[in-house]
Amino acid sequence: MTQPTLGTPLSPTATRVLLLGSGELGKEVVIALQRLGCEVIAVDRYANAPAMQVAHRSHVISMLDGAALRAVIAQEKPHLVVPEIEAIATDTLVELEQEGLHVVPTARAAKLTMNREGIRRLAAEELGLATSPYRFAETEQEYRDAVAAIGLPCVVKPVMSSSGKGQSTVKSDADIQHAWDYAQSGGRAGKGRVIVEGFVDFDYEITLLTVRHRDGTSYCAPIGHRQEKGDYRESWQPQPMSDKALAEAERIAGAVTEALGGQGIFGVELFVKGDAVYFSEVSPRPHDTGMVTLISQNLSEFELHARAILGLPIPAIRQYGPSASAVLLVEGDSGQMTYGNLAAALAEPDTDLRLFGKPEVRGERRLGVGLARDESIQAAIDKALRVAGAIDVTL
Ligand SMILES: Nc1ncnc2c1ncn2[C@@H]1O[C@H](COP(=O)(O)OP(=O)(O)OP(=O)(O)O)[C@@H](O)[C@H]1O
Ligand SMILES: NCC(=O)N[C@@H]1O[C@H](COP(=O)([O-])[O-])[C@@H](O)[C@H]1O
Ligand SMILES: [Mg+2]
Repeated sequence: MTQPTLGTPLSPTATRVLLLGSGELGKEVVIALQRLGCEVIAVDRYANAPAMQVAHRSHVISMLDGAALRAVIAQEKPHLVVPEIEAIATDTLVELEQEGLHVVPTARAAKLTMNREGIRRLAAEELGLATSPYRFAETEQEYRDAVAAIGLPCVVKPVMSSSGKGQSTVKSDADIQHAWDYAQSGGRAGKGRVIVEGFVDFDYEITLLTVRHRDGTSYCAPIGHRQEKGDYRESWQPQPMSDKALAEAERIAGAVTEALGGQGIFGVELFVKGDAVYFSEVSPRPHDTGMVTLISQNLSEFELHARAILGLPIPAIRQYGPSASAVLLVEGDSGQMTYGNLAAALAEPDTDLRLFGKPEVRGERRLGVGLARDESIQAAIDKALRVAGAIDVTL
């Protein structure tokens, strides 16, 4: 097998990696890549994004603009292009890949997962995996027909959105209009198509971090999480599961990630009821609920991603026992936040904190994450909540 080589940053031998998206997840990927001596270029739609603050340089462009994307890639000539969010001109990535660009994990994976329709049809219709019942709708009438066909309760989401943006659960007829209006206004790429999914009454949900690397596929211990309004609040690892459910979760994650191909980490989102496992969606990149691995593993999901995409080995992933993350979610309007009471936040043993350094908050935004390990999952969650909860954010 080939031996990867890495160059000297900012010299002609540099191994250049360009990130498309520069949020909190990208920031940790940049740090992991920098530690291995890569030259990193961060791109996002706004200046001073978290990953830009730790990259060698950055560019501000609309990543949904194919021409702008092509121009920045032509200018930087990266060896690797690493999508960090869904909302990217993925057709341009597919073209550039055909011209020889290396897109992580593959341009097709970025394209299929950018749109819920692409990944859902692949998983349910091509791979035959169990999912919620679903229908897609383009117009309000199609949407109403879809809700009638799926039945209540159901979950409505823009086909292009993440972190719960534009997502709502329709519990009664009275919610139908609002869910449509919200999906039309809340999607990241504007108005349009929605997915209507039957509500899965799961016992718990997990993210199964799956890493495809030079020597095969490895699975992290399952991560449990709690979501509110389609966005995660706490995550923990390991989520206790029956052997049968875990085996099924790994089988599904193996099948989906193999179909997407390439190398890198994937966050496979699954719903579990008894021993039955349903595929929900997958991120072909680090996952927000996977931030718990910053304290729970010898190699975090970000380090695993960096190793995998650089062609480096991952001989073992060590899990350190019950661990949790809790988000620091802030609501308001400011471009000069301060973070106080930090000594109290980090007073307990086996805790840690990430403050993302986001330049502003307009409405609700995740600005940090509390991390903890303890004797039990519940104790770790409670401790992570104390870390995040102690922080005094002044807007
Ligand atoms: N069909 C469903 N049945 C029950 N709960 C659901 C369903 N779809 C979504 N949810 C709940 O909403 C959460 C967010 O949904 P989903 O992952 O599809 O949204 P998202 O916007 O892609 O979020 P992210 O980008 O954070 O992954 C899920 O983790 C789950 O808790
Ligand atoms: N669920 C997806 C997710 O967590 N993505 C992470 O959030 C950032 C956007 O944050 P912002 O909306 O605060 O700019 C993204 O760049 C990524 O790091
Ligand atoms: Mg999700």
